[in-house]
Amino acid sequence: MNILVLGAGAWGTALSIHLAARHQITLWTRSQTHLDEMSLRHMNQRYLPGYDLPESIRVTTQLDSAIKQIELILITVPVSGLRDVLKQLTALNCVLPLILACKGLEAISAKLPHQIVSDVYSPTALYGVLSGPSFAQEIAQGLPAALTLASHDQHFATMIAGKIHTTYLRIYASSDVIGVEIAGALKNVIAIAAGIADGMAFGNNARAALITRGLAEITRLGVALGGCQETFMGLAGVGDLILTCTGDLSRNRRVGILLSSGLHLPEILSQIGHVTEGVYTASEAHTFAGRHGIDMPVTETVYRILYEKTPVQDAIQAMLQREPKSEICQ
Ligand SMILES: NC(=O)C1=CN([C@@H]2O[C@H](COP(=O)(O)OP(=O)(O)OC[C@H]3O[C@@H](n4cnc5c(N)ncnc54)[C@H](O)[C@@H]3O)[C@@H](O)[C@H]2O)C=CC1
Ligand SMILES: O=C(CO)COP(=O)(O)O
Repeated sequence: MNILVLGAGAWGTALSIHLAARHQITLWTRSQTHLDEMSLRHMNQRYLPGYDLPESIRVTTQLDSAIKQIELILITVPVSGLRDVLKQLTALNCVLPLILACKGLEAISAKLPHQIVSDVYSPTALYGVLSGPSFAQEIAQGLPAALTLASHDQHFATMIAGKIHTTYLRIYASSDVIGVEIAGALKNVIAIAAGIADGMAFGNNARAALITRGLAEITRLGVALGGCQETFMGLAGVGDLILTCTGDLSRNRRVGILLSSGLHLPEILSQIGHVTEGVYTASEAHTFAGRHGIDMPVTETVYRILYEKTPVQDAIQAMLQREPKSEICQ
């Protein structure tokens, strides 16, 4: 297939490297300087240093000429850039099928990626969402991984899954777009909490508790929004949650570690230098949970630390001092 990857960050670059073995890949960046650097070094030094770009990958800044001959568009910009990129495609009368690979809720609107597609892209276009446990660096190295590809159109999900499936990147088709998107967005918030706990040296028990109770609150939110309970026990759910809460490559977990060391958010974000979707998703999930009466204590604690400047110790004390709860199905 001719695939256009929109967004030359860590994830777009890693997926381009993986897909280039089977497909013709065009990688789009919005920045001419970034394009020049990548062309010179055959590497994305800024976002994914250390991994050569295969010669067959064409890198461009020209969206209008890039969409010619393309059969599928893979979107790997952060959620904050998704609406803008889709509007640019719409302005070019593009109705090509999309795969959304970003994980988060849009700031202010609290919309999921597929809802942004519904707002500004062709209503007849097919789309799917790709999510699951996948650090860009490991995908670029060709290490084994397994992801979920969800679409409301089951034939499309299965067809695309088949096209991008390889022995080393197994793709499982799903029909639960909402569940997969909610799981992918909210695990980033719980990873910030896990990073805080690890930074405070709270130990393995605390991390396991956060992952488990984090999964419970993600599931509550996801099911309330129409996601399937089973999705949260799958790759896009508990799979990605475990990875992001325990893996040292996670940028969201790193936000938590740095918060626990006393650094302020602006300093942390500039130190990390990549998008950390959990920071924005925490705010939107807090508003949504409050409005709909969904109990999300871990998300709420992260929100207080990030947005109400509650000292980390105080926010954690407040979470731990909550009334005892029951673990049975709520
Ligand atoms: N890095 C990873 O391991 C994975 C990331 N993701 C998700 O993929 C999305 C992108 O993440 P990364 O590539 O890691 O981020 P990154 O911070 O490494 O790169 C983001 C890229 O998007 C570009 N960009 C930002 N806003 C844009 C806009 N409005 N228009 C055009 N380009 C824009 C930036 O210039 C940069 O090239 C996020 O939603 C993330 O959660 C998903 C799975 C794995
Ligand atoms: O989504 C990811 C892994 O599946 C990447 O997580 P971070 O954005 O926290 O690095």
